[in-house]
Amino acid sequence: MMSKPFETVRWVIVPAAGVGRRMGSDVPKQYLPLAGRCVLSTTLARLHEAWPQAQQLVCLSSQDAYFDSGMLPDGINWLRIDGGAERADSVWAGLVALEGHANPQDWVAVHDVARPCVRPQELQAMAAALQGDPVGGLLAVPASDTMKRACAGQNQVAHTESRVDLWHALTPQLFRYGVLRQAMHGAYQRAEVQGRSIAETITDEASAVEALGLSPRLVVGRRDNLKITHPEDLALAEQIIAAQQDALA
Ligand SMILES: Nc1ccn([C@@H]2O[C@H](COP(=O)(O)OP(=O)(O)OP(=O)(O)O)[C@@H](O)[C@H]2O)c(=O)n1
Ligand SMILES: C[C@](O)(CO)[C@H](O)COP(=O)(O)O
Repeated sequence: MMSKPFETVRWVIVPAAGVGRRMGSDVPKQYLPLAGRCVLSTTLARLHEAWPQAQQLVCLSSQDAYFDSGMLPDGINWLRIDGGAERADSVWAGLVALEGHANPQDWVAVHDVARPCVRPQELQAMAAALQGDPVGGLLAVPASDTMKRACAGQNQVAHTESRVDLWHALTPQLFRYGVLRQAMHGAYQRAEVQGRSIAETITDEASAVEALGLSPRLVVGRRDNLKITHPEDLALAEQIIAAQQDALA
């Protein structure tokens, strides 16, 4: 019997148009130094190492005064995209740019620039795990702490949530282009009907896909694939990358 050819990841959308408000630094967090280069440089290099044939659509703010093409890995096939006001808007801009280029069955990965610790091997294993899947999935880790639901807007416990079957959603989120395009389009339509912003409606691609009635696969990721969000995360990312390099030495 003939085995099906491996479906490689052809497109990678990298939302990198955030301002890093919670980081509180003068420079957007993607340009802060990390392990001898900047966060953006580290993330793009890891994506390129995993998927060298893919085109990376790097979504930057049109006001971005920090980006320099010297931050890109050698040999990368990339395209600069103007990001939007919210993360979802930046991802949508990437999907629109792929119209007429991507086929509905193509794999499109979306990976936050703010997650520089993801390992190339983890990216490749994820793509392998999703081979043949008609929808796609996301890297995620099962919740391991006891989960508390607070009283609305207060630092007061309302009750304890069961953590059974509860997962933390990470990126990459890897979907068929046609599915993701339709899901995001639907999310914008719903937000409009409900009079809510897109950021209030979805916080990741999987939630848009779920709203189509589909069930994205949860691919077990690593806990060290942290999103640099708060100031203390940068030192943590530095340590994670050092430990990863030691493990390879
Ligand atoms: N308008 C936006 C907002 C966010 N992002 C990207 O989405 C990812 C996740 O967002 P987050 O960690 O919230 O980044 P920021 O928006 O920069 O941070 P904050 O919410 O603290 O301002 C980041 O890679 C960020 O650059 C984006 O491309 N476009
Ligand atoms: C997509 C994401 O990284 C999954 O954990 C996350 O939802 C982004 O959230 P943010 O509010 O934009 O930080």
